[in-house]
Amino acid sequence: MISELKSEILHEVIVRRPDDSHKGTFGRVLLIGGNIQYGGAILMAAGAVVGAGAGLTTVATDLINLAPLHTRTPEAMFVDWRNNADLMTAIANNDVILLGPGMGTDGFAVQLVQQVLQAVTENQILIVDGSALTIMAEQNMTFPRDTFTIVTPHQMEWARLSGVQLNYQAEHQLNEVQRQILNIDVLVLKQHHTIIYTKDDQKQLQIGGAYQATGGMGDVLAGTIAGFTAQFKANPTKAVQAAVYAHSAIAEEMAGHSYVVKPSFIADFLPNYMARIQSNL
Ligand SMILES: NC(=O)C1=CN([C@@H]2O[C@H](COP(=O)(O)OP(=O)(O)OC[C@H]3O[C@@H](n4cnc5c(N)ncnc54)[C@H](OP(=O)(O)O)[C@@H]3O)[C@@H](O)[C@H]2O)[C@@H](O)CC1
Ligand SMILES: Nc1ncnc2c1ncn2[C@@H]1O[C@H](COP(=O)(O)OP(=O)(O)O)[C@@H](O)[C@H]1O
Ligand SMILES: [Mg+2]
Repeated sequence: MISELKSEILHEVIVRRPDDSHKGTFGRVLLIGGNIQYGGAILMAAGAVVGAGAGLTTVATDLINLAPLHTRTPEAMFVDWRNNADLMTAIANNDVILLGPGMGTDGFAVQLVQQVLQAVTENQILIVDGSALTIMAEQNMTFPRDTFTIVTPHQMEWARLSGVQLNYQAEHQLNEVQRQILNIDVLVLKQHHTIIYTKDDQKQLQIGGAYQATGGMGDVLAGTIAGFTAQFKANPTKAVQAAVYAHSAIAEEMAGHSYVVKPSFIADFLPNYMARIQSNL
């Protein structure tokens, strides 16, 4: 049975930070993506990871994105994704790996996805989004067995991955079966009123709207999920649910005065929104 994802999830997940803490307490996130064509995607995702409160954020991307990354989000560290030794070290040193926003689907990207899928371990969380999903579908790659895996496809990416065409995706049971076959821990099937499938339940978002239908909206969602799962470690599934809810709740709030909501505005507004949730305002 599918149930409504309610605002209570925010208060369950977004709790007061312990005084006795430091940046390491709130998790390390590595983002991998952003080729020459789609650099904006990884920049928006990185802004969201930092805004969502991850302790340390590193971006492995094309060298061309270094200056814009540091101009927009100087809190983030940089790895040249063609420097394989640095990339492998970064994969080993991070708690959460977000793979795919703006990655493209060329031969280099395919090889990168293969490497990451092989390198992640059981102590890490893997989030797969965007181009990485298209690559995995095209190359028939499988999700790692021992790593907690969160997958965030839009409906076409899910069609490529699962073979379930768009017209049939409303059959919730079918999506659940596919999720299990593909060995995905949390499936965030993005659409108007996104559905989150987990082992135990299916929850549907009832907020958000067409003001979110703009490029980069999913990249910011992926970054928010990465920041929440890194920081709120007690329950990664609930952290995903809270991230999905907060992302659309902020958009809905902005839609009161914005015809279209810029994804990067959501990333920038996350700290303010989270403070208000924590204070019950
Ligand atoms: N600023 C940047 O750098 C940005 C970079 N980006 C990066 O670009 C990469 C490619 O990702 P992508 O999503 O743009 O392309 P793709 O995977 O081919 O899907 C589009 C096809 O699917 C179809 N479609 C059907 N249903 C759909 C649905 N519910 N939601 C969406 N699409 C739906 C759709 O149909 P149509 O629009 O023709 O009706 C079309 O045929 C990826 O890495 C991403 O991160 C973007 O984030 C944008 C900002
Ligand atoms: N009409 C809509 N109503 C509600 N949410 C929407 C609507 N259109 C798009 N979205 C949301 O925007 C995001 C789009 O993700 P995605 O297609 O991956 O964007 P991108 O790859 O351009 O960043 C998803 O979270 C989706 O739920
Ligand atoms: Mg996307």
